[in-house]
Amino acid sequence: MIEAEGLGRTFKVRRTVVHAVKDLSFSVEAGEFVGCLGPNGAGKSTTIKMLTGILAPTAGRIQVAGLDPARRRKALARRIGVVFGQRTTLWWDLPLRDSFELIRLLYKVDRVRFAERLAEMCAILDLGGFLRTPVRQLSLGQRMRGDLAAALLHDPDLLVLDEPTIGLDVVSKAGVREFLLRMNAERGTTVLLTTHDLGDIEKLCRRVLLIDHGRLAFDGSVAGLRALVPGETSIEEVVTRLYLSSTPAGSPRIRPLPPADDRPSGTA
Ligand SMILES: Nc1ncnc2c1ncn2[C@@H]1O[C@H](COP(=O)(O)OP(=O)(O)OP(=O)(O)O)[C@@H](O)[C@H]1O
Repeated sequence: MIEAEGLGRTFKVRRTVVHAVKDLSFSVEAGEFVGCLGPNGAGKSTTIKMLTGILAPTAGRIQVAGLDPARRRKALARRIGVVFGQRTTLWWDLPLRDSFELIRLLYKVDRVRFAERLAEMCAILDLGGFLRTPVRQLSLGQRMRGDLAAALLHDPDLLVLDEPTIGLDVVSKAGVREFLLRMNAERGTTVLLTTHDLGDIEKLCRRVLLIDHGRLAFDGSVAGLRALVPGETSIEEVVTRLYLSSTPAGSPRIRPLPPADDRPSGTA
């Protein structure tokens, strides 16, 4: 479903070049549920933007559903759904239902299929009570449910989520997580998400990609991630220690640490 090889992206900021993503290679098979972790500024959103065709890579190559995202944005849009937790793709002043109808027209979804899909989304995400409410009047949790439905109305093969649970209360978070698990299990939708919420990682992801300074620092299971910091059982503590061990760009990246007992005091 996703093939990234030597992927890189630089930005020119005045006279300096920022390497947001550097020589990143990974692949994701159809049906996987993959979480992408990394400290602030690690390059996660830039990676997502390259996956979805919003940004073109400056090095390497990427294929999503067999397409080059930056060159085949329109064709790719039919195959993927995207949710940015910090932004909405819905029309701010329109009732939620009208946003969905616009999406139907944009994606040219057949009316009957659309009605079935919308009914299914309304039932699972409990949208019925606010379909006629303008998006600007929705709570964050309601808006996120609307965004998730909007991303899935055209029944994409791949769902890409950038911090989908940011700002949600525990109950809303649980609802979103349950929904994502259901889409993955029942429909076989491949899911790739970035998050700073380790609950998302533990409860959802069978596989974790850890990005550090734009590079892949770890690719494996949550158990494998824990094993990078021997002796630590809390995932928060494991990830904190890994982030603290991250060194400035150009030096060795996040790496396995010795057991806590062997570490000199004061060492992260
Ligand atoms: N449009 C841009 N212009 C210049 N620099 C950028 C741009 N977008 C991202 N960057 C830089 O690229 C690096 C990676 O940013 P990115 O947003 O991908 O990180 P992130 O892992 O998503 O971070 P966070 O967890 O804080 O959202 C950062 O140093 C950032 O400042």
